[in-house]
Amino acid sequence: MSRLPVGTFTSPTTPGTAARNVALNICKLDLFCLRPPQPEARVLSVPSAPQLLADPSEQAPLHMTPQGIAIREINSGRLVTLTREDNALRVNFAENKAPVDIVYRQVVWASCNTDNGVLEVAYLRRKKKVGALALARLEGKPEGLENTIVSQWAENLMTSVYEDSGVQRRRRLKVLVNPYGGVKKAVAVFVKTVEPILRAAQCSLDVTHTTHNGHAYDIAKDLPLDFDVVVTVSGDGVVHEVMNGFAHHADPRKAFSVPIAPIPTGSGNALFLNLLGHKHGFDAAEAALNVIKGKPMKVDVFSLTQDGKRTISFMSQALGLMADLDIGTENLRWMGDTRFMVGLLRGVIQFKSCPIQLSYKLAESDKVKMANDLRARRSGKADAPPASTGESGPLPPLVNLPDDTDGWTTYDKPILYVYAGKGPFVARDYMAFPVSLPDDGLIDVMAQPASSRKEILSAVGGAAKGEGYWQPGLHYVKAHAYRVKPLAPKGHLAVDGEIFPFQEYQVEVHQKLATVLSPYGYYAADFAARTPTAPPRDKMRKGNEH
Ligand SMILES: Nc1ncnc2c1ncn2[C@@H]1O[C@H](COP(=O)(O)OP(=O)(O)OP(=O)(O)O)[C@@H](O)[C@H]1O
Repeated sequence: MSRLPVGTFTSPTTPGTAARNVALNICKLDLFCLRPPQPEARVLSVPSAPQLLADPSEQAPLHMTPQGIAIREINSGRLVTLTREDNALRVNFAENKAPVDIVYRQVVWASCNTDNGVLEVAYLRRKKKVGALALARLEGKPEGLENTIVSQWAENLMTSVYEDSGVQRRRRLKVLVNPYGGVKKAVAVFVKTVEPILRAAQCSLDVTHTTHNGHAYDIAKDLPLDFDVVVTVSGDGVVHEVMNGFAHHADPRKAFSVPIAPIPTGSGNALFLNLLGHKHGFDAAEAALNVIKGKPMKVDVFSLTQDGKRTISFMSQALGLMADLDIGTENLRWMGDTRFMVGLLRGVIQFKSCPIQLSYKLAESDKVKMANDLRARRSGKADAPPASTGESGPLPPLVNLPDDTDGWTTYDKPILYVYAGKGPFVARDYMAFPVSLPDDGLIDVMAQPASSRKEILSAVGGAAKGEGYWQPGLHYVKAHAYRVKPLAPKGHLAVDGEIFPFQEYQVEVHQKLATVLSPYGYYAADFAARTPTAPPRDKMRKGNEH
């Protein structure tokens, strides 16, 4: 998945913007120039932003311009210049080195200590192009500048990186850390990587280490709703619990409007993958940045009704081979999410059909149209459906009765698996629902007929890119609701990766009920634009040559 462009959200004009503009105008009058440049002073070049003049050898005249400021770093003693560009903070560490641009999204704090005049700037930076983000801090004293002026510069930068980007600073976070999820690294990841970043951004943290199954559910059920975000340092299991806790909250709708932001430390981290992608692996620093700077994105969730009991599912329901993949690979946890691919290969070799009847309330079955709709939404040509109204209130009522048959379609071929859900990725190696949209009010349902082992195996290679979607044999529809009736007593059902009884159930969609934090406003999965009718590449090239 290639990194998607940052900054796709509109930036409202805020009072902070006005304040900054006033400051800029004052600066134009050169009121901030404390000493005129000496005739012999060399120019310290700041490429494309030549506002800053200084003589580093004399440590003398420093000039602050509207965008730029120079500081003497406390630790190294070197002179560093900081310049505000349109969308980035330009940091120039040395005269003979290329400057580094830190996009505003990655700047998390700037302030001036008015007691000692030290300017502090905290930001995230990737040391290698493909490496993880890491927290960096610059601390230094601007020479010859009054503290109030430096404070104003820092505040202007803060306004650019927060309010001008539509993000509230100092978010109040409820953090749930599951010490036992995945390979049991959640506490270490939180303490070493995540917490320092959240604290650098001056977020307030209320941290709970979950002690048992159901603990996250209890906390979410009674959550005070003045938190800005629920951060889950876990896998998808804890997210499932939080959503179900919200469903039983005194004010379910309001609880669901508190965004959830995942830090991936479980063995299944599909929510993280769908929000952040996997170009940089399970980058906990990237996930922490999303906690600080992500924008609320409304997502659909499902009600699964089984034996009169209603459960919220946010990700998937799996039967047959796809459930075995989860439930049947518990002993391979040490592999991380690679265990799912091993389970898939094992299931294909066994090739057991799943004894169920599948019915659904169809919304769309044309694969090309579904792929085009996805592209239209991503390119902004199709509007997002309106957000649900009213933030307070009970859970939406169920509208599909279990014995409704009007408008329902039954799929009656022998089935190897049924997989239904929301969000393209279910694991790093598997984009199961490539045309899934966060808020279309529909669930993507696929049924694999037990026809050809070869066809399924041929799709495994392209599974990470969602290529299995185009397999002609794969039955893939979008539905308003669906139901499953077991035709034999034994089988597996996994809901959001958790084991459920293999009994009749029905699922329906609640459009835009839940909220997550996203950097992009859409799922971070790149699904290839090809269609089944497109000519092979080499033929196209030959055709173009004539
Ligand atoms: N202290 C604890 N001891 C045992 N289980 C716990 C504890 N805290 C939470 N859990 C349970 O761990 C389960 C898995 O959590 P998590 O979301 O972190 O990872 P996962 O990827 O879904 O699953 P896993 O990594 O366990 O395969 C959740 O269902 C949760 O209830």
